[in-house]
Amino acid sequence: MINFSSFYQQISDSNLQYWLETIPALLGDWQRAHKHGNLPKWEKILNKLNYPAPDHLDLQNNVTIGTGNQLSNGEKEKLENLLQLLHPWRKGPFHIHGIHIDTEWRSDWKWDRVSPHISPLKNRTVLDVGCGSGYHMWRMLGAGAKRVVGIDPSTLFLCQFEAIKRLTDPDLPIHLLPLGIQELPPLDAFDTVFSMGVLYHRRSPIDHLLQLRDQLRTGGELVLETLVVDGDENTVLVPDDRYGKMNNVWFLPSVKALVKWLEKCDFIDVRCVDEDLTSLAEQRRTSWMRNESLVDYLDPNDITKTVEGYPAPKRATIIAIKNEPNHDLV
Ligand SMILES: Nc1ncnc2c1ncn2[C@@H]1O[C@H](C[S@+](CC[C@H]([NH3+])C(=O)[O-])CC(=O)[O-])[C@@H](O)[C@H]1O
Repeated sequence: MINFSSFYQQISDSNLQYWLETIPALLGDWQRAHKHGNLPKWEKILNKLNYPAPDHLDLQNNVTIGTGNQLSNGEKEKLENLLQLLHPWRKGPFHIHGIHIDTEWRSDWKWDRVSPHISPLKNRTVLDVGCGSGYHMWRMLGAGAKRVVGIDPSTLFLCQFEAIKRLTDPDLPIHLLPLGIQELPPLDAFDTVFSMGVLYHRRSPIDHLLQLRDQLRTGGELVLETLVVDGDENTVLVPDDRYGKMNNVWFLPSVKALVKWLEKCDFIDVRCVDEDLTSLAEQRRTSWMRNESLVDYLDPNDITKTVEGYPAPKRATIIAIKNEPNHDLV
């Protein structure tokens, strides 16, 4: 069973230690709820990932684990087959012992757009909300973060993350907790909090911003990346039903509206550092993600629109600073 004891041990003398009062009970509930279903099957795969410590690790330029020289061709084939059993792989790419996990998303492109604008992560304690399988968490560690915690409710993403961690070094200060942001007690402790690709999945976007703020220390930095639409500070798209075939999209604000929301939540130095239309090269079907992808979500006669007729996905990255200690905004 995936257990979180090394996380508890590692944070016990850090400023995250207050979580020990609440998180173990939440994760205990999670473990009980997932005793059946897919988790036991995926854990069997994880238990087969017994490989030597890698002879090479690059987390700075990409995520590369091992040169590929440590395993025979047969061993590589076996490892590739095991990793394929954790299909679909959405966020990456990962290079593991010479195996290229060509994921649906070129998440490295997002990192290249975001990372030049943020405060250096060296020695910072970082939270990645909605971290998926953890691709950006590895890059955050590669950028020198002291500790990286990711949260994401998806059990498959947790198992993919655990697979990569077992093939790297299980003692590294990087942890994924299968929780939603709304479950986290306020901590007032992280130096940087990332929320990338999550805001539009939340039914209450202002509460999401406040929950992110609650995790930051005063003066800490929020890195918010989300889908936006063109328009003024009062423009927000609320799709009638689906957006790009997704049934869990609620609010797509303009950049100006988002800046206003952040300022209303008492963030300061709010600035948009990047806007980008998602290209068909960034999100696509591959042999590691064989389901529908962006091309199937867009109007085949006009790729500037989704199949529902809404503007095609455009993403913005906004950076903001927490101004004051936690307090309730009334
Ligand atoms: N309440 C919640 N709390 C935390 N996570 C959640 C919640 N609801 C959904 N998620 C998770 O948020 C992630 C959104 S993907 C972004 C991945 C990465 N950040 C990326 O930027 O590539 C969207 C995208 O592809 O853009 C999924 O992994 C959900 O399980």
